[in-house]
Amino acid sequence: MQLEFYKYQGTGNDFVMIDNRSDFFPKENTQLIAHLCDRRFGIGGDGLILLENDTTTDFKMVYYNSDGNQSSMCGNGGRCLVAFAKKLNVIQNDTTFIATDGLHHATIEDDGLVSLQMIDVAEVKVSSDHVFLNTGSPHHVQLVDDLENYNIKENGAAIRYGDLYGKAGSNINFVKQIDDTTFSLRTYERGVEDETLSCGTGATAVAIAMNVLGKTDASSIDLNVEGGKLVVSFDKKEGQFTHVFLKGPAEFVFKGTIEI
Ligand SMILES: N[C@@H](CCC[C@H](N)C(=O)O)C(=O)O
Repeated sequence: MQLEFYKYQGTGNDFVMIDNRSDFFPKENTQLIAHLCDRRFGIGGDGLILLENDTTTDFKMVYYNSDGNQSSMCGNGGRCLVAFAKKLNVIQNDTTFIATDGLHHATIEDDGLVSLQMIDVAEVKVSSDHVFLNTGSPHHVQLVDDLENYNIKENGAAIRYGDLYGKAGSNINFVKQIDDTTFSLRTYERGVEDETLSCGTGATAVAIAMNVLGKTDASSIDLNVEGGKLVVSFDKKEGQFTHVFLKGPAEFVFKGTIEI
């Protein structure tokens, strides 16, 4: 069978996109999804996303990591899916869709950047050397001295598979402060089991964690990721983060067919 796919990337976090409105895709075929995400034997991607029909919102997002397993929310993937939905004429520049963590509102701005509302965050666990929070996906956030030369894969895997997070694991973000409103981060992603060039829920977690640690009092924070720049903004009241938005590029790369 010939499978039609679209490839998108958001600050270098890349995804295979499939229009599954006719519900044809074999969603339980973990091996096939991992194969499609394989950079040597397949199309290549950090994840695969299905765009599906939903009865009450514009569409449904179903996200898989590159290991072939369905997982929690993907911020960059959500932004790319919004751009994909526009390409398919499912939406124009404004949308509400459903994902595993609930409803998401998003807009495509005049410059093409996609702004995606993320879940509200109330619980942030602060430990001596890291912060843990869930921004749709679980994130460990840790400041490090030499981010540029830090071994993300080795140190990320040690924490992800260590005692802290048990079987479910976590995504692991290493962070450096640049100025009052800017941070650089590099992320080890669960389910990819490697560093990716960007992680949207990770950037969101870093922005909130840096506010909680008192490293910034800005409500709009610039995040440098390996694949570009993201902006996270929020309102904060009594320790609760609401109206959390993740903004950045979401770009179509190519379209093709693959024999499956
Ligand atoms: N790249 C994503 C995060 C995807 C989910 C993550 N790998 C997990 O399984 O927790 C993003 O942009 O948020």
